[in-house]
Amino acid sequence: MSVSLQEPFVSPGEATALLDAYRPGTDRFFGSPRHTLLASGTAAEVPHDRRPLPERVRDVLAARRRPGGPVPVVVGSVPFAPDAPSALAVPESVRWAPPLREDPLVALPVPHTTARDGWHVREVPEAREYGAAVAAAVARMRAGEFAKVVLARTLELTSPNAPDLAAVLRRLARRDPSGYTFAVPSGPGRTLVGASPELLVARRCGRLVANPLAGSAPRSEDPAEDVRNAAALLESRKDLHEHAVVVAAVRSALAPFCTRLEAPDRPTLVRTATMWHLSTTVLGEPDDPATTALDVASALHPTPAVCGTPTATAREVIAASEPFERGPYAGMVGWQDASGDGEWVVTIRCAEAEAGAAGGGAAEAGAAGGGAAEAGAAGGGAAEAGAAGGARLRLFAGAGIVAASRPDAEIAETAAKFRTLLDALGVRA
Ligand SMILES: C=C(O[C@@H]1C=C(C(=O)O)C=C[C@H]1O)C(=O)O
Repeated sequence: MSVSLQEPFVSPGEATALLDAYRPGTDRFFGSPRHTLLASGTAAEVPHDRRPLPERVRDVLAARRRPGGPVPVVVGSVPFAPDAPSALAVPESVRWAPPLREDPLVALPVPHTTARDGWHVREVPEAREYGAAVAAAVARMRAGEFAKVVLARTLELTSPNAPDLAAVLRRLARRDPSGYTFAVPSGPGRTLVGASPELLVARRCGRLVANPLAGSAPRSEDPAEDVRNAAALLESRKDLHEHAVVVAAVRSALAPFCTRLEAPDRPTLVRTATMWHLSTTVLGEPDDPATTALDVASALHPTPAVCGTPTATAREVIAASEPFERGPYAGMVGWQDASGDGEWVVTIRCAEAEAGAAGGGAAEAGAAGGGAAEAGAAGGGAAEAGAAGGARLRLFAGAGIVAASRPDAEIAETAAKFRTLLDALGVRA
């Protein structure tokens, strides 16, 4: 009898080498269940003007195409607000590797190097105020005004010592190697870092894949309780309703692009290190091969997983209820190449870091793009950005609110969602 052994992993360490090589300020990192991507420098930026974003991206990519050269790629983030500028660029150089989840070295731990207790943490809004906003939204939904809204809150972390964002990224990726991990400049002096479980849309091999999540429960260190939480989530009428609203919206946004659309009737579960989620994979066959990942992502965004239903009412409720700007949170982050293939994920479980006054200049050079290539060539000068002047980090977490929601449960859910970043930072609070 012959025994067939599985092919061994061809290059252990290839994906983690890219993770370890990431330098904040100059680089863009994006890890997914399919690929690991590390991009350096900025060859061209996607301009901010009145044309639709997919058109601007298409033009920038077409202009960078060189006969015989590599297929150009755009990498970066798009904010929640429709009129805010995106932070998308064609990098100077791009390195690809197989996914982190297939790299055996991803299991290596990352020691905590940043000061654990050096953070000052401020809730914006305070949990009590967030609960009041949830209660107010619930009252309006019970009166039939709208169906769903996602309300978020933030933690503002300040420290005289800049966080080691490269180490934060490594911890995020190593804790959830099957998810989507990213670190990209999100504006002058700012870096967006996070680990999202939610694929907005990907185009690969001529097919579209979306993976909306909605309906959540916290993980527990007690295995019996963890299983109970997951089982209860699968049966929760409130969460199944919340999930169905998102899947219906994703299906109807995808439908105009597709000849065929497939989605199972009932959600399954996905888990991260901190959360359980209800999940549905939607597959589509685009009728026009010229449809790019970003064409579809732009039509989908914002789904009711981060905004609500109807979208316009939910946007108004969010603007009136949240005492902060969402910035890149609840937008999308990812990449797309000149063929139209790409992966765009929902920007959640993330933080935006801002370098302190003394370190701001270096980070700005990195994020603004113009000087980024130079900083990269000089050996990643911007990697130290913020080290001199301390830093501010804004952590974001939101929860879908429906008529059956309870304020205390939504406070607990957002607190559990903050843990993704707090654990990566080594903050116990
Ligand atoms: C809005 C967030 O997460 C979204 C909301 C979810 C929910 O309400 O159950 C689940 C996953 C995400 O689609 C967030 O993490 O900030």
